[in-house]
Formats: sequence, C-alpha cells, structure tokens
Amino acid sequence: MKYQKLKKAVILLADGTIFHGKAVGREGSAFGEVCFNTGMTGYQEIFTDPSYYGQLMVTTNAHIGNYGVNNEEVESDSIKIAGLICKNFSYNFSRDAADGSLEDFLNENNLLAISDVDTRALVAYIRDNGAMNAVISTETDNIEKLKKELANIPNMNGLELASKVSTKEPYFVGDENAPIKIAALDIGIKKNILRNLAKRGSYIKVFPYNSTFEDLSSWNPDGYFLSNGPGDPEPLIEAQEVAKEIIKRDLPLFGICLGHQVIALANGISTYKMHNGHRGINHPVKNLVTGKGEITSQNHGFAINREETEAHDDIEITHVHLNDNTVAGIKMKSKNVFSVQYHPEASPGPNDSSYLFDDFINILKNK
Ligand SMILES: NC(=O)CC[C@H](N)C(=O)O
Repeated sequence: MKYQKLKKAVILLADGTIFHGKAVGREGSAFGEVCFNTGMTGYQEIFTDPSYYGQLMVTTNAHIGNYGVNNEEVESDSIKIAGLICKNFSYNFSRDAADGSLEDFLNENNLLAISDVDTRALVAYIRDNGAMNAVISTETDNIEKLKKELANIPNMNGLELASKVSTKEPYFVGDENAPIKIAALDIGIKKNILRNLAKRGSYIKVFPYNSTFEDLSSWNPDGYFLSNGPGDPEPLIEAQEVAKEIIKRDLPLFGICLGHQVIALANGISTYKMHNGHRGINHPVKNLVTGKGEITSQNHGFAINREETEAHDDIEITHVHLNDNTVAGIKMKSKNVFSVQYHPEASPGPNDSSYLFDDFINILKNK
C-alpha cells in the first residue's frame, strides 16, 4: 500500500520546536511563515489564494483531499501556498463534480505537502506562541542544516510580496459592453472578487501592482478597486500612492483585505502584524451600522490600528471582528471610499456580507 511507503517528514519551527509527519508527494524542503486555516471546506480555494503566498498552511480540518479538485474552484492559476501541513490526506476522493485528485494537483504544482501531523497540537502551539517562520522537510536527518537555512528566511513583517503574484500585463474581465467600468489594482487578486464584480454588471481592467494612478485613470473607469494580496501592506508605497490620488480626486474606491490596509495607510493610519492572524470561513464580524452579526471569510495576518482609526476625523469604523475587536471595515465619511478586512460572500445565507459588492456597484451606477 502506498501509505506504508510514505517518507518521514518534519516541521521545524523557528524557535526550534519539531513536529513530525509524512511526505504526501514530492520530497525536499519548503520554507515560509506557518499559519493555520480553520475552514471545514474550501481547501482548493485556500491553496490557490495569492494572499497566502509565502505561507506554510496548516489545515485544521481532519480530512484534506476527500472531495478532490475541480478546475473552477481556483482563486488563481496555480497553488500559492509555500507548503501544506495536514492530518489525514485522502488519496481517494469522491465527488461528482471533481476533475481530479488533490494528490495530482499538488504534484502538478510541485507542492511539498506533509500529512499525519498532530495538527491540533501544532495549531495550539502556534496560537499560543504566535505566527513564526518554519520549514517542512523530508531531510529528517539534517536538522542542523535546516536550522541554518531557516534562519535566513525573511520575516513576514516588512515583506513586500505583491510583486511576486501580480499580473505582468493588464487584462480584462467581464462583458465589455457592461454599463460600469472598474479599474482594479492587482496586488494579489482572487478570482472570486473579479467574478463578484463582473456578475453585477461591470467590466474590469486589472492592472499590475506597480501601475500609477495615471495608468488606471487613463482607461476612464467609473470606480477603482484595491485587491487582497500577500505580505505586509506597509512597503506597498506605489499602491498607497494610487489610493492617495484616488482619494484626493474624490473618486469611488473599494478595497478588500490588503487593499483595505493600503487605504488605511493612505489615510495615515498605521498597520501592525498580529500575534496570529484570522484565517477561516466562519469569522464573526459585527456590522456597527446595522448592529447585526455577519459570518465572514478571513485571511489576514496584519490589521489596521484601531485607536488611530477612531481618532481620524474623516473615517468611521463600520465593522469590527467580534472575537478581538480588531477593525474589520472602514468608510471615509466625506467620500465614496470604503473597505473591509475580509472577503465578502463567505458563507451564503442570511448573514452573507456580499451586499458590500452591491453597495459599491450602486455607488458607481448613481455616479
Ligand atoms: N487576504 C489578504 O489580502 C491579506 C492581507 C495581508 N497580506 C495580511 O496578511 O494581513
């Protein structure tokens, strides 16, 4: 049986702690910041989300791979996580809509994945000790070498990663005859955001991360969008400049995740790296405008400073994360500029937050 032939693997954390597992596919080593996602489903969307670039993903759901992969359920054209750490890896899958196995998908993307890890213990450890760099490796006999290599991996704090995942050339999404045109700055955009904008009747031009405001505005869009993406928002000076120019000219702007952080920075509000981020599809947020709770999909390791946001004359906090009171959404009082830290349309249902896409489209329609 294949299972019995699996090679041993280790997870070595930057503080020297070691966990054990088995290699699912290829052998070798993979480095990154270790973080965990609590979603019970949606592994393919997680693995292909550009916001996870450079991160080793621990999935807390006990079974990964059991429903295979489907060509439509990707957030970008390739796997973006640096490596996968899971409990039970399913080599068999069962689902009518599957196009193939997760094992093949990981191998096609040359991703190092390890299974049979005590993920409960690992998650509890990271939860208590904070996000940190780690290496997963099948070189189990050479821990000292791995330690040296791990010491050279940059910290996520201060790391610019948008340039690694952004499109090189502009491209278009949606119906070119749609009534609304949106210029989107790709600092790591997920396909689902583009789908959500396009299905509400807009035509989107997606620009590379280092485009200028003039590049975007020369297309004459009705509004502007700043995407999600990986890494620290602080070094994204060009994107902050674009946001400043849009705000200065009083043009409509919507931002999600990394884009939300960039909008805050453009307004002089600082960002910080959280002890542990929020990663999962069931995170409770309170909408301070309606007073209602919403279930949201979150994936972030940085957040915007709450005191500075509260002290800002022209910014109102619209959403807060219920568990720890971090800012989850803001709006500029005098402008059509707003953003959220999470991905709207997480869990379709009564508390779905996808109305944010409608709000943005309505602003552009009534412009
Ligand atoms: N989903 C995102 O866009 C993440 C934003 C940023 N990279 C963070 O970790 O906070």
